[in-house]
Amino acid sequence: MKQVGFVGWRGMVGSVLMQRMREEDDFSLVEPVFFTTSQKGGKGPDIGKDIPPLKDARDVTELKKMDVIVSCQGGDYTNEVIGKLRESGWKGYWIDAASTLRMKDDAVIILDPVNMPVIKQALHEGVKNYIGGNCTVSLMLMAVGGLFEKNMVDWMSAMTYQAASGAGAQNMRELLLQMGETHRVAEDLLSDPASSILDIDREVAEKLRDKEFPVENFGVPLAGSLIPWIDKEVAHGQSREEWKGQAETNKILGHTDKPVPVDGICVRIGSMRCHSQALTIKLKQNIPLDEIEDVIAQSNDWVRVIPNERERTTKELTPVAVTGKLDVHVGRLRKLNMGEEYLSAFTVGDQLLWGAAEPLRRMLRILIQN
Ligand SMILES: NC(=O)C1=CN([C@@H]2O[C@H](COP(=O)(O)OP(=O)(O)OC[C@H]3O[C@@H](n4cnc5c(N)ncnc54)[C@H](OP(=O)(O)O)[C@@H]3O)[C@@H](O)[C@H]2O)C=CC1
Ligand SMILES: N[C@@H](CC(=O)OP(=O)(O)O)C(=O)O
Repeated sequence: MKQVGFVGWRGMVGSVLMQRMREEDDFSLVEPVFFTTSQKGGKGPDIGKDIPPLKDARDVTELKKMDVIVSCQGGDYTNEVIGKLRESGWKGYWIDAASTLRMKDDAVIILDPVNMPVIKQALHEGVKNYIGGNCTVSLMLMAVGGLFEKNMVDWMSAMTYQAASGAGAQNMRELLLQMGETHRVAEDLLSDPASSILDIDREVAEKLRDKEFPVENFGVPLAGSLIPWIDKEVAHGQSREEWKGQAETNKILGHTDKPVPVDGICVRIGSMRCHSQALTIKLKQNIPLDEIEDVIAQSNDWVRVIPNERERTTKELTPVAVTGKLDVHVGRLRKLNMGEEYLSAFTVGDQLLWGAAEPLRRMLRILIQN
């Protein structure tokens, strides 16, 4: 049995990974060893079998004993450890949720329902670093990757509606705090049916702009608002999250010479853990809508095409409908006024599942079965 080290297992992404591995009985297939950056000697997670006490996640001698290491600890940890580990002669597989190594030549971005041939080729060539993709990119490809695979896409624009979870656990808490504060200030007026909606709105707006409003993590209010910028600026007014759209999509697909242009605006909104995206896709040719729907529906086992009807859309194409599920929903499929080659789509997926933990879990399975 392969010795598999887990780092970052108690964080938000790591906890979802542990949950999925228990559900799929993955722990019966490996000899797991749990690491920590803060609680050496402590107790690891309940995985239904005995495990040794937690080991120090910075101890290269212990890490070196692993055949595979799965890290959900974050980019700083990866930066700190991976170089030392490789320099020590470690030849094991490194599976990581952090973006640090994603675009390196000796790393593959993993999303096996979309790029299994790329992963297989990399394994054959001896690549040792397998990195989960950016959540927005992975969820977009789980939704419409079939169109890319069939070489139907000329270019794509993604306008995103990204959940608080993408910014971290503290941000999810802060969103709820903000919602609570917003409600609290309007509570009395709300309970009076005769109160003016403009009075309620004024109270809420004043609260949102109050210097005491809880914004330590987001920097600004998200509840009752939105934030049209995610991550740092890269260049020319494009954010890093927006830059990843084209860079990671093409790397995942293995398009090295002629990248498909992908760009758009990434926006944080007040949903908990589901990212949504409005896509405009310029097709290479006029393809009938029913054919497009078939290509999408058949591209993997998790994509669900929601008919472009009001009732179905408002019930099934939302974060509320999708949260906590592996299914990735895609709908609002129609040709735009710009012409028959212009397709619109709207997609929603859980960013902690296919957007973070699930590709890592499945990569570990691929390695075990290899
Ligand atoms: N959030 C997201 O949506 C995505 C995140 N990622 C990547 O995954 C990395 C980890 O993200 P995320 O899971 O959000 O990070 P978390 O902040 O939830 O967890 C990271 C680490 O913080 C330590 N920690 C300290 N206090 C606590 C506590 N009270 N509860 C749990 N853990 C605690 C743990 O390490 P220890 O046990 O060693 O103390 C834990 O492994 C990110 O840096 C990013 O690179 C990738 C895709 C999406
Ligand atoms: N940046 C993403 C979350 C994330 O962690 O992305 P990445 O794995 O590319 O750093 C978001 O804010 O929604």
